[in-house]
Amino acid sequence: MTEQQPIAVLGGGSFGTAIANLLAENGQHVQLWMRDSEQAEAIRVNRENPRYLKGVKIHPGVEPVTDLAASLAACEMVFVALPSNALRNVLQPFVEQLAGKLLVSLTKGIEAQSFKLMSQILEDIAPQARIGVLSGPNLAKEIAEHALTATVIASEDDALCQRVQAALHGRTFRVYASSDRFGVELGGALKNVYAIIAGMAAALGMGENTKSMLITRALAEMTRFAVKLGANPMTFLGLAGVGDLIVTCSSPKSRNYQVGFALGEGLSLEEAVTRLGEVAEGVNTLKVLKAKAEELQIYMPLVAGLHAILFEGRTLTQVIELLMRAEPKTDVDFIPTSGF
Ligand SMILES: NC(=O)C1=CN([C@@H]2O[C@H](COP(=O)(O)OP(=O)(O)OC[C@H]3O[C@@H](n4cnc5c(N)ncnc54)[C@H](OP(=O)(O)O)[C@@H]3O)[C@@H](O)[C@H]2O)C=CC1
Ligand SMILES: O=C(CO)COP(=O)(O)O
Repeated sequence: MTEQQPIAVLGGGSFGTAIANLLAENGQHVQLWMRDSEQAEAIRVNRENPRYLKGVKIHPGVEPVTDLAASLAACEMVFVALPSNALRNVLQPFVEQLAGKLLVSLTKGIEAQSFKLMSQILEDIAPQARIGVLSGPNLAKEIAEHALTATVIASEDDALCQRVQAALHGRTFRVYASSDRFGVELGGALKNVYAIIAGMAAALGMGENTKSMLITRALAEMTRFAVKLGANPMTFLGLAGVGDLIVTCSSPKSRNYQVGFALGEGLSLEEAVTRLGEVAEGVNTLKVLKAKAEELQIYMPLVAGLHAILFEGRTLTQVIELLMRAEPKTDVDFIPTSGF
């Protein structure tokens, strides 16, 4: 079923553009909002977004736009693919227009001062809106190239999940539903930190055993954290948990992995982020996660180790030594045996 009204996608970066294309391929008219009018005009004329998705043709059903108020007035369903540090400021002025809309966050980050996830910010700004989160192992470039892909739409609002499934589900893109919005969203935000570590390990030529240990212990850490905050640990066994962790920790296409790889090659954090020139949410997430883990006294040695390297002047060798010498632990100690 195609939506009668256009659908808005906010953010003309790699993920917004990839999702806009999918929606248009499914017969939807999409308004892809971006702040840069030159970029919008170039996409309109050339049907390509070379800065963020080089070589990918933009579907004729995608209309690049720059008037956010007009788009919000025209569209009931709105996908938000803005960086986490921009989302609140971009949407705050449109409180009234957002009432009653279906707002779906695609953004995988945590707000610095408040520790709020993006859908919680959407709730703050637009308490009258219907809110969901889309997350999963979803590298934008692969989606745009029609690699077979699955994702999760998570919301307490079943009807919203069904609307999003109807709009996005397609020949190369499967959309699963979940009612655990918090767990799905937390999984997407947390895994970015571990992708930085995985990229570093790859640059240092570490072996497959190391890679597997890192991913598995990362899953333990993020699940332990999420359970403490009240999420359902089972969500972390799904696409938005371990699924996204695997892809982001394994793929040189992940920007967080690329930042880690550059650090492993000896670049400073600033050099690594500048070389990337795109969003790597894991850097900011690391800072807020380390503080929160300390506040709640949650054991997160990988987060503490990466933080020590990036912000406390420790060397990688020192941190690896500390991690490997730490007191032995029980393997699966992060899923409570009752209560879920
Ligand atoms: N890329 C991916 O594979 C995936 C990304 N995500 C998530 O999606 C979110 C967006 O990432 P992605 O599309 O990849 O990012 P990109 O780096 O590819 O693009 C960022 C986009 O956001 C725009 N932007 C930045 N700041 C502002 C602002 N203050 N106001 C308006 N627009 C702004 C940029 O515009 P400009 O060019 O004008 O600076 C650009 O269009 C992130 O949270 C990411 O984790 C989720 C799944 C997959
Ligand atoms: O979230 C992603 C894949 O699911 C994209 O990861 P990066 O932001 O590291 O590219």
